Amino acid sequence: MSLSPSDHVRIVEVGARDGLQNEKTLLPAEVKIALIDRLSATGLATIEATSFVSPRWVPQLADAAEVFAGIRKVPGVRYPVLVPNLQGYERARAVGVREIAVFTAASEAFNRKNVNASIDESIERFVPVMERAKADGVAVRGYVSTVLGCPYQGEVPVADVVRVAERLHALGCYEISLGDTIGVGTPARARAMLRAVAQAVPMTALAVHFHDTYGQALANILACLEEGVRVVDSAVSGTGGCPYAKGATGNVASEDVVYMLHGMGLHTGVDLDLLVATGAWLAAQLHKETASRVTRARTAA
Ligand SMILES: CC(=O)SCCNC(=O)CCNC(=O)[C@H](O)C(C)(C)COP(=O)(O)OP(=O)(O)OC[C@H]1O[C@@H](n2cnc3c(N)ncnc32)[C@H](O)[C@@H]1OP(=O)(O)O
Ligand SMILES: CC(=O)CC(=O)O
Repeated sequence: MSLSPSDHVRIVEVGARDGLQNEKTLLPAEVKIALIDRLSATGLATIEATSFVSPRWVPQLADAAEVFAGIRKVPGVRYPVLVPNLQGYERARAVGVREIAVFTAASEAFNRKNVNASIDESIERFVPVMERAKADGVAVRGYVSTVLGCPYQGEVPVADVVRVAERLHALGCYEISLGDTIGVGTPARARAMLRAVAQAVPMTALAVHFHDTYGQALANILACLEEGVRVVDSAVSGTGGCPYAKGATGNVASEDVVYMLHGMGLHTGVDLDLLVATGAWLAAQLHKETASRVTRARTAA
């Protein structure tokens, strides 16, 4: 599908969840709340807020309930959270969550390390979650991780990605995000993978999620936009990585994605200046240099 200048691309900001989940320095809940409130002011329409996973597995997000309860919910902005099982769903609902994301992988080896279950077992856990979500009017997004490579199994056949994405869609996920968890993809492979999945799940129900380990993320996003996808996950300041994916580094930086999209004449509804200020602020909180090239360029003395 060709890109037209009037096209809108929805950014799913994952910095407060994927961005922070691998940070060793525990950030106080107030800082996470301030981060999300700042992001809400930028015009982003979807901000993944946190994760109701086991606090033993991801200590950084043990304060999920406090963070979710503390953020200012801007009308029109969606604040999904990650949920691995019914226990997570109940914790999320107790603080008023209205959208969740379930997650599994295309690689058995990675899924075992990440959620201590096979792909089939993890999907079985989603069945009661989906039933409850449907009854409660809660929207559910789905993630498929390791779509372009696995740190434990290596190659991941495209057919496995298609099969898992199709199952999540059939289960009732309104959108499936295809995750290059360890950032090994290149544009031709990303395009071929997306094209194959779009044979089984409508392109309008697909999103892409690239980590930038090998510096390919923006090129991969461009290839996928040309293929027809219009939803892109990214993390402010290029934070992120999965603690159970050896070698994974940060997500593509939201500032860099928005800069590219606006430069192409595409619409995001995001104020780049506010996003850059938020990215610089987050980097200061983490005592790190930002991974966003745009924020570095804009904030250089
Ligand atoms: C690519 C990505 O970025 S994906 C996101 C990053 N990765 C993650 O977040 C990993 C998340 N993984 C997990 O949380 C875990 O693997 C789980 C919960 C899915 C499964 O872990 P298991 O240890 O097999 O869970 P199990 O069901 O046996 O429960 C073990 C303990 O965890 C607790 N637990 C299970 N689920 C949850 C939950 N959602 N929230 C809080 N506690 C939980 C149980 O109560 C139990 O506690 P206890 O030992 O005090 O009785
Ligand atoms: C769940 C995710 O965060 C997606 C991924 O990186 O595989």
